[in-house]
Amino acid sequence: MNIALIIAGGAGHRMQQDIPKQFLNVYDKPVIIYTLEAFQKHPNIEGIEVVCLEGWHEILYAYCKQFNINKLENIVTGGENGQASIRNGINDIKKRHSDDDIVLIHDAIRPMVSEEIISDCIRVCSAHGNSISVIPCAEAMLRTVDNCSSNAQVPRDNLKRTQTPQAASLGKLLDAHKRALEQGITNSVATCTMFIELGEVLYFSLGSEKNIKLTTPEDIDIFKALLNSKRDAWMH
Ligand SMILES: Nc1ccn([C@@H]2O[C@H](COP(=O)(O)OP(=O)(O)OP(=O)(O)O)[C@@H](O)[C@H]2O)c(=O)n1
Ligand SMILES: C[C@](O)(CO)[C@H](O)COP(=O)(O)O
Repeated sequence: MNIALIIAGGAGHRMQQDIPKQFLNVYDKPVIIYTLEAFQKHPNIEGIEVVCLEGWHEILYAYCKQFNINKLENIVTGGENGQASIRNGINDIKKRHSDDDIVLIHDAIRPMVSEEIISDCIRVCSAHGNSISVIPCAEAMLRTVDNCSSNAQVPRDNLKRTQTPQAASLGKLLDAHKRALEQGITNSVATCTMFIELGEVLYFSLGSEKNIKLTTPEDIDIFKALLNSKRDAWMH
């Protein structure tokens, strides 16, 4: 069984809006609903868990009802960082699911995730035990120490840009989070960074430039353009 764990426990400070970015309305639909719909529609996702910011649970339940997100199993509260939020999510998922089930962890604010990306995440995880959605670096990469100059490049073929979804079996995730706490690893932003800190080898799955992470106000303009081009493609 494949379960989506959507993490929406962040406050979205860099978006500089009055409400958290996952609840911003874009063309009359909250960002998080675009994300949830991608997993709702995927034929191989059987359940959805959301880790949500305190105070927004009831609003999210209402949106899920309005937009027919009927794979939703539960909503729990986030923690002080990504690692803590994911830990809260998997500790709740384990009440209903077995260690062998695959959990795909995905940012609530990556609303353009596609069926192909989700399918490849499941495929690679089933083959290798984990999967991390990545894209290549398309630009020359420079290293800096002072943030205003550089005298060194990093070969871009040796670099990958990470996205979500990121997946592993529930049992592996529970064990990794337990080991992380035992080793004093408490502030990892993502599953991939925590796994690397634990010395795990990670396996790459499909990502896309279109699988945009909504971080700053300009990302909303890019998201709208992507939605418009998708709608135009449907109409032709
Ligand atoms: N304590 C946290 C922090 C982040 N997230 C989630 O992790 C994803 C990626 O994080 P990011 O874009 O950094 O979100 P925020 O922390 O909300 O943004 P900011 O750093 O600008 O406040 C988002 O879906 C966010 O809701 C979470 O579940 N719990
Ligand atoms: C998990 C992530 O989306 C992978 O690209 C990213 O690391 C999260 O971003 P943050 O801004 O560091 O929380």
